[in-house]
Amino acid sequence: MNLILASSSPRRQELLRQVHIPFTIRKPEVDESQITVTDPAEKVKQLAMLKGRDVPIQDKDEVILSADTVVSLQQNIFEKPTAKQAAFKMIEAMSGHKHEVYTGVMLRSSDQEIVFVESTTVEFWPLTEEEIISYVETDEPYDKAGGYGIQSVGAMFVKGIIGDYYNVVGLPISRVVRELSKFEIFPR
Ligand SMILES: Cc1cn([C@H]2C[C@H](O)[C@@H](COP(=O)(O)OP(=O)(O)OP(=O)(O)O)O2)c(=O)[nH]c1=O
Repeated sequence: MNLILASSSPRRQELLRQVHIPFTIRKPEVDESQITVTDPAEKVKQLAMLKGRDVPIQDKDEVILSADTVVSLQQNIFEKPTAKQAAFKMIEAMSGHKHEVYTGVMLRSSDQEIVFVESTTVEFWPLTEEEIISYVETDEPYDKAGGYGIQSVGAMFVKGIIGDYYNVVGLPISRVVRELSKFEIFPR
């Protein structure tokens, strides 16, 4: 079988490479604003399905992998911040608190579909205004849900996590590998 990654995310590509799963990229082009549900787990599931179904299956040996990640704090969903002020507000809101990171994943072949959601709890230290301002001045927040990257400079905000670290980075890779085995694709 051939794994097709329906994603532009460099992190998702790196995580597949890390565990030696060969893949090719076929990018989806979807309007994510059409998914308006307010429950974060349901939202990432629907967004993963929207991306996965946008990419055509060209051969019955193919499995399409798509995913979506959001941050959830109380009743708010944080996606990628579009401006400095939005990034500041997200990080300020997470300062000194725990939040959830949800990733929805879809695996799809011509005869089988698997959709699941993983969640990880992340706790931030109380942060100073100066720390947040200097962070949002960098490029790091703007292509990441919640406006931070746990794998980069954002690591210094993190007091602890419960759950799969790789889920925060955008793909719960160990669960993905296990679900892929149901399609008879194994890591090399
Ligand atoms: C919280 C967090 C998110 N992220 C990233 C993972 C995802 O790539 C991104 C959330 O955006 P997504 O919309 O899930 O994905 P994407 O736009 O990067 O890629 P595509 O839709 O093409 O698959 O945030 C980190 O890299 N580190 C973090 O600590």
